[in-house]
Amino acid sequence: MTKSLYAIGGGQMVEAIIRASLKNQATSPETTHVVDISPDRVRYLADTYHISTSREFQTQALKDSDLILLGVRPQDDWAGISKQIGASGQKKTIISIVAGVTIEQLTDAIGDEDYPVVRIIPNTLTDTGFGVSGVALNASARQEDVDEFLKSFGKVDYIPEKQIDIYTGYAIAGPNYIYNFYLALTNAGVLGGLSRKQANEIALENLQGAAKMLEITGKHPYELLDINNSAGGVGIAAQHELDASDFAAGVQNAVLAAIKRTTELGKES
Ligand SMILES: NC(=O)C1=CN([C@@H]2O[C@H](COP(=O)(O)OP(=O)(O)OC[C@H]3O[C@@H](n4cnc5c(N)ncnc54)[C@H](O)[C@@H]3O)[C@@H](O)[C@H]2O)C=CC1
Ligand SMILES: O=C(O)[C@@H]1CCC=N1
Repeated sequence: MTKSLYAIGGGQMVEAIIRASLKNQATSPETTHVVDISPDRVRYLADTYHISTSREFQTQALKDSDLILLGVRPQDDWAGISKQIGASGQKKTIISIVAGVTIEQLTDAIGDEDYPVVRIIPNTLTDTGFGVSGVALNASARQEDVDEFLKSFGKVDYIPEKQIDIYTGYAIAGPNYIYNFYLALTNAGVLGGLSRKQANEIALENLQGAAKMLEITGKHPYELLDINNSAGGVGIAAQHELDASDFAAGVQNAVLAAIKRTTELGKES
């Protein structure tokens, strides 16, 4: 069933969520309202998605909504906004996408420890049908109230809140690691003498094909490498260089840095 939505902070991520949820008819333009302090943003969102927007908190729009989407950054005034929501006297489920900010921090700011809060770290592949969002609920929130809306912008994994920061650094920042790998690989193709276009097409084909091989065979990557690396051949020569480099540790350190930064953001805000 279509939900009416009151979103606060109409930036990149909220726009991606709104675009997908409108497309999948989990929300409708007539019952979506976005508040953003930026005049350019509210104009752009209203013109593009034909939704209602405002630069200030709108108690009536909040009252008319089924769900509240909190989409500002951890550095923004999420605490002040939460306080306003608490003061409105309305008890609509809040879905917070604010990285690092805990359910307890939110209910403290709202001033009601029993306020229904869903903390989600949304995937950034909302337009593709791929990507998993990690979701944690407090005892007052009900999965059935949010499930359809959340699934309109990706797959959903309900997890304990203590896993959310790991999820953020590993799963949600996940496409970034792939983009970096793609960039490194395509540059190698160009370095070897292929055109940029050829290098891009081949890498994209291989990325998708390799992902499919992992999925359909269920084999461990070591087994697939064993098939591809002939004795004394080409693949094993490349493997030797990769094994001697800090490739694996570099990727792992990047993920650990992202997890650490998520935790820091929650503490700083
Ligand atoms: N961009 C991404 O890939 C992901 C972002 N997130 C989370 O989503 C949230 C938003 O991130 P982005 O969309 O990238 O940031 P953004 O900077 O594009 O969006 C934030 C928006 O909030 C508005 N804003 C700031 N203070 C406000 C206030 N007091 N009232 C109303 N609007 C206000 C800003 O004008 C801006 O349009 C962050 O908390 C981030 O951790 C989570 C997962 C992925
Ligand atoms: O970089 C960020 O802060 C957001 C949260 C996780 C991915 N993107």
